[in-house]
Amino acid sequence: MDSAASITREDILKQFPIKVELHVHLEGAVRLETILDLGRQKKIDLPAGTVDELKKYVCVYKASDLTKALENFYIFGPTFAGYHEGVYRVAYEFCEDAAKQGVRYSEVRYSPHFLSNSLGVQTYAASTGGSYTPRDVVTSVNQGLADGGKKFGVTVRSILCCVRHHPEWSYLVVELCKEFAAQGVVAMDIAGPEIGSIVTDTDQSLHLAAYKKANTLGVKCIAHAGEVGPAEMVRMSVYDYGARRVGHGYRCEEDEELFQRVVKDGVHFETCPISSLKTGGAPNGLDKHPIVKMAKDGASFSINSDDPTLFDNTLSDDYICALKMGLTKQDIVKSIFNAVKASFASDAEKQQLFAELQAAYGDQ
Ligand SMILES: O=c1[nH]cnc2c1ncn2[C@@H]1O[C@H](CO)[C@@H](O)[C@H]1O
Repeated sequence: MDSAASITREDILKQFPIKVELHVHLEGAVRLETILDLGRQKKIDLPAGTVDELKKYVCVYKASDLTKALENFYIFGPTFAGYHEGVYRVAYEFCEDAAKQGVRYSEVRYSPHFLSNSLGVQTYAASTGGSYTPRDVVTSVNQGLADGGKKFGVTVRSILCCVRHHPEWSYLVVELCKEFAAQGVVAMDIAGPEIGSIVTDTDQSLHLAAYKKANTLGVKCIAHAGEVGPAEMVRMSVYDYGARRVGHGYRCEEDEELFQRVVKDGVHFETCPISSLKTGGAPNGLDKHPIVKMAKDGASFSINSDDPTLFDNTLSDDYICALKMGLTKQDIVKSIFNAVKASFASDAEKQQLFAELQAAYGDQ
């Protein structure tokens, strides 16, 4: 195996030809070319007219903080949010890009609210008073993923996100998860700024009530937690919200007892190496990266790209980053098997995926 320092994207595609991705945001996985193209068509003001120039405004290269990084969505979101053709195209192209990374099965997440324009409040759309509702958004994404999945030979399911600073949206997210379960919507998540966004007990209780309802209805629950927020967020997500997977989860390790409990309870960590270096999620660099401890302590984790538009990364780059932390090829193969186990694919799909992984990597 080449040393991690010199390994290329092409090497990764050869060494890890089959991948499974569980944590990637649809709004954060839009081609810059598509942003420019749709921007021209819809006459949306963008700060630059070429891909290289646009990167300077859209991508986060230096370590920043999560809340600041998330603001960039408002720069490029208006090109595709708020109308069927934009949302459909992003979902369709997502499938092609996933297939190019060797992804066979993916669960892509998004906020139906942020992509709508009917709510009278600011979303990513250019207008706030249109007629494209969160329900319409889900229909567009489902069509794009179904058509793209078929065309490019990849299975892509979706996860609907509540948004931390919009607790009033959460209940509809539960309803949409239930309504569209047969069209590939597999779970509910909560995303957005983890620190400072929940200010009142009422906000908190709205999210909690939505998660309780989801659990009652049999909607599977996951949550972003411990990305930049404290270990307590992980405790709350797993044991109060009923999340069986945690997005990021790095800071859980600050509470050793909790971390060991969560590992023992089989909770899966959806890690995003490159993102973690840009959002403040992993401030201590590569050698002391929380994923290293996850691997050492036998936690179930997967490797994911999070927001390729924002971080100018591909999934292969995240695999390279994991190798640079000192993870072995074996650790990474195991993480792909664990991703299948933690996925919301059907049992038959999981068997099929395991068979493909065994053919590529041998028995685990
Ligand atoms: O790394 C992240 N942490 C928390 N929230 C995020 C991250 N990346 C994107 N989003 C937020 O999740 C919403 C639904 O997909 C996105 O619109 C964005 O606001």
